[in-house]
Order: sequence, then structure tokens, then C-alpha cells
Amino acid sequence: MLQITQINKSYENHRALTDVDLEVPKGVIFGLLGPNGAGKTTLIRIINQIIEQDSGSVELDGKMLSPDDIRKIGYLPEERGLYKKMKVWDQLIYFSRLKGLSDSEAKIQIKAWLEKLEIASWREKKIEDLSKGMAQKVQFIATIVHKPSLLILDEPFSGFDPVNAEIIKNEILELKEKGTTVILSTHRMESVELLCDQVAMINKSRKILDGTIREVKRSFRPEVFQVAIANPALDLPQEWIPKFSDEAWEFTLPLSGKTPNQLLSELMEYGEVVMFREQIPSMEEIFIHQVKASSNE
Ligand SMILES: Nc1ncnc2c1ncn2[C@@H]1O[C@H](COP(=O)(O)OP(=O)(O)OP(=O)(O)O)[C@@H](O)[C@H]1O
Repeated sequence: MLQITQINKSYENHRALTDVDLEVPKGVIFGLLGPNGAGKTTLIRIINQIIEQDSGSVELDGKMLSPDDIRKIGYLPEERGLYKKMKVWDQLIYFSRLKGLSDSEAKIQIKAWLEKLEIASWREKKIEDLSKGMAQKVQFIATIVHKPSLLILDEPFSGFDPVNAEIIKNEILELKEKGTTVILSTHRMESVELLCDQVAMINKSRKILDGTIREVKRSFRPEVFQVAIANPALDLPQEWIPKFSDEAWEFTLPLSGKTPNQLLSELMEYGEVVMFREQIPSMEEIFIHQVKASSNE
């Protein structure tokens, strides 16, 4: 759906993006990851046509991005942009009209969303009288009210308590089910694990990793297994550093060139293998590993 090719962008003397390529397929939740200052917001602003790239192209649905496409995009910026003195209802009407909805359609959509997110009773309140989380819900509605086909969410969960974060998470999943493509930029790796189908990681202006969550995790498998053996018939080698827990001895072992089956057969000679599970790295571990590795290059 979105094809980004060889994007470069510099601010004065600072290079914010270098030769960035990205392909976001239709209907996925795509995690845009990277440490502070990596260049994510710059890329998002280019997609939203807030700033212009120095070189490279952005295509939406196979065509060069044009100003008209902006209505197909819903953007929740990290720095929220609501008018503090305006009332919730008026504000949402204003944003909906700006995104091309008719007055009657805007009213129908806003009413439905206010009810769905259980904030209908706040419609006459000014934004400045809302808590941070409440204002966040209003901004979320402003982002999605015109049913964009591409949704770009920058830290959508910040400011939400766990219950409201869960509500927003479910709304994002529901939008995906309905065919919306979502780019999610966040530092919360647990949300990435839960929500994203694909990810790309940017560090120091360059893309350093991309793929499906499954592919990325596969490529970082340390080939180490978590093992538990109950009732050992033989002494377990001390170098395995076995620890007794819950009626079994637990330890981790690298494959060291063996296949998992070979390792398992060897272990079975020691006793009853009650756990044999490959250690799969979390996205958080992969993130830290990759950022450190590419910073050392
Ligand atoms: N308007 C600007 N003028 C000069 N430098 C800028 C400007 N905007 C961003 N930068 C610099 O470009 C780099 C990339 O910034 P960007 O905001 O894209 O990072 P980010 O990945 O979104 O970071 P974060 O996770 O902290 O939001 C940073 O070093 C930043 O200081």
C-alpha cells in the first residue's frame, strides 16, 4: 500500500534519514521502531506531507503521493494538537470537516465514536478541562473519524491507563480487521509484540532491520534451549549450572551445532525431560541488541 524508496532528509547539518526504503503492505499493522532521534518522526512527517524529503519517493496505492491523498491518511502525532479552548464536539466536527466529511456524516460518526469510547457525556467540555487520557481519546477519534485507509499512530498509548490502553489497542485491531493499514511508532515493545505483523527499525537515520515479527525473531534465535529434567538417573554436568526448582533441575543449553532432536536424545539419557523449549528473544531484546550493534559499527 505504501512504498517508500530511497528517502533522504537532512536538517541543516543533521542527516535525519539516509536511503530509507520501506514497503508497507495493505491491511497490516506495521511497527516503525528505533531509539530517540533515529528519524521516525521525520519519516512520518514526510509521509504526511508536513515536510518534504530531499530525495526519494513515497507512493500510495501505486501512485506518487499527492496532496489529495492526505484525506486517506489519519495521523496521530506524538505531540497532540487539540485546541484547548474548544469543546470536544465542536473540535471533532471541525477536524472531520477538514478531512472531507459532510456535516451530517461527521455528526453520525462522531456520535458513534463518542459512545463507543464511552465519552459521550464529555461532548460539551472544553479540552483544557479534560484529563490527559480523556483528551487522548478525543484526539484518537479526530484521527480515525474520516475512516482513513492508512493510519499513522505515533505513541498512541502514551497518557492512557492500562484499561484505556487496552480499549485503544482493541480499536486498532478492529480497524485492521476492517482493512485499515496501520503504521505504529512506539517504544513499547510489548505493544509491538501484541499488535504488529511487520516491523522496520531505524537507527541513526538508516533502516537497520525489517521483516515480519516471525522473520525478525527467527533471525535472532540464539539457538539456546531451556531444559528441565526430573528424577535424573545420572549426575548432571556442573557446567550446565542446573538449579533445582519445582521438582526438576532447570538449566539452559546451547545447541552447539547439534539439531534439537540430537540434543533432546542426549538429555533423555540423564532422566525425564519435563521441559525442552527454545529461547525466543523478545522484541525488546532484539531492539536493544540491534541498536547497540549498529551503534558500534
Ligand atoms: N526541525 C528540525 N531541525 C533540525 N533537526 C531536527 C528537526 N527535527 C528533527 N531533527 C533531528 O533529526 C533527528 C531525527 O529526529 P526525529 O524526530 O525524526 O527522531 P525520532 O526517531 O522520531 O525520535 P523520538 O523517538 O525521540 O521521537 C534528531 O537528531 C533530531 O534532533
